[in-house]
Amino acid sequence: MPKKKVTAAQLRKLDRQLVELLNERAAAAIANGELADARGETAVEQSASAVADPAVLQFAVDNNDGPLSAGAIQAVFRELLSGIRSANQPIRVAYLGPAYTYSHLAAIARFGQSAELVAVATIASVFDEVEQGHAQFGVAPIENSTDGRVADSLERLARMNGAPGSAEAAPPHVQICGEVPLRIHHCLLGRGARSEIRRVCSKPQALSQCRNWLAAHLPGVKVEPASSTAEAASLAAAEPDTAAIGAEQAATNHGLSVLARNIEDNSENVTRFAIIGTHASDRTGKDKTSLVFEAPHEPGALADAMAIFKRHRLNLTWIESFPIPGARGRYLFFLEFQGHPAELRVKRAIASLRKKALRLSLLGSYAEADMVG
Ligand SMILES: O=C(O)C(=O)C[C@]1(C(=O)O)C=C[C@@H](O)C=C1
Repeated sequence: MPKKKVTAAQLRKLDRQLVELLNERAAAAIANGELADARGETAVEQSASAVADPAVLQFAVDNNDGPLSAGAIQAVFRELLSGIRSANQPIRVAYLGPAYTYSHLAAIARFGQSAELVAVATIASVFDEVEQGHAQFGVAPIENSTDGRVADSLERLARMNGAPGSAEAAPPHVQICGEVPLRIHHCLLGRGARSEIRRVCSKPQALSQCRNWLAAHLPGVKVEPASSTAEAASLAAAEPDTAAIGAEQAATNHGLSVLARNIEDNSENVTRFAIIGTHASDRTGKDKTSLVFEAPHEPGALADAMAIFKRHRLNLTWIESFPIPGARGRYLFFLEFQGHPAELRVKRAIASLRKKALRLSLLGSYAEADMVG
């Protein structure tokens, strides 16, 4: 489709709209006590979650009547808000590094480039950084549409706030306060030709998401795990017979060639990241709530628990069973449903489930986010 030219008048109009939108949002945020007013009496810190909220971006998109696309408006606003937020108070966000992992891309999508994005070596360290107060937010993958759960994250979520299965409870304020569903398009990255590849490295999740492609296109080539896709890219940069599976941005960062694109087995490959933080997110009207519980080990216990959600007309969006560490045969269930505890039926459903469950812990409520990418 030929691209439409944007006229100078349209650009001026857009500029006016952006300024109006920002002023309107800032006035609302000050009224809600989310942003410091002129005398700086309210906690600027709280603005971190307020302006990082996808609802703000949605507000900008809803009020946009051209000429830019919704995606372009979101990108502009994300960076504007990121800049404003950093000018007020820098935000530290921990992610699984090194640079240009998908976790990094999810962090950029949510917080913008002006945030201080801190690479850590493991998913456990992402949680540690937030729990120990070194970062306000953490970005952790929790599930993938092809490969299922990300056990390292669920293991930590299961331990949050004295949740069932917790060996030592984390500080009680850590919770899921947002999500980023990121479309994942994997590339094969390397220094040499495809025919020279003897080894393919990546995070096991990425290898699994491309296993049919690997079997069909690189049969017999050794497949080895790496701590992240970007770490795999650095291994490929060091060895000409090694290729990595990762994001195109990781190739650019390491001077690698993209040897094949879109090698994921499922073209609708999406990883959902949880934003871990210490502030509860207010109700937006389009929210989700996550919890984890243990059902009694008896016939019909799980069906009874599910019936609560049917009774309260709450739509489940995620359910995952997870073995309780050190307790053979016992399982935790992660649940996510549409709704916010500020709604009566959500409050009632949680109270009913609490009565039936052996243990239950709320993991957080947050605005449902649109797909990124
Ligand atoms: O290694 C990365 O790039 C990550 O951000 C981790 C991770 C994951 O563990 O699920 C995130 C998204 C992709 O599904 C593959 C890998």
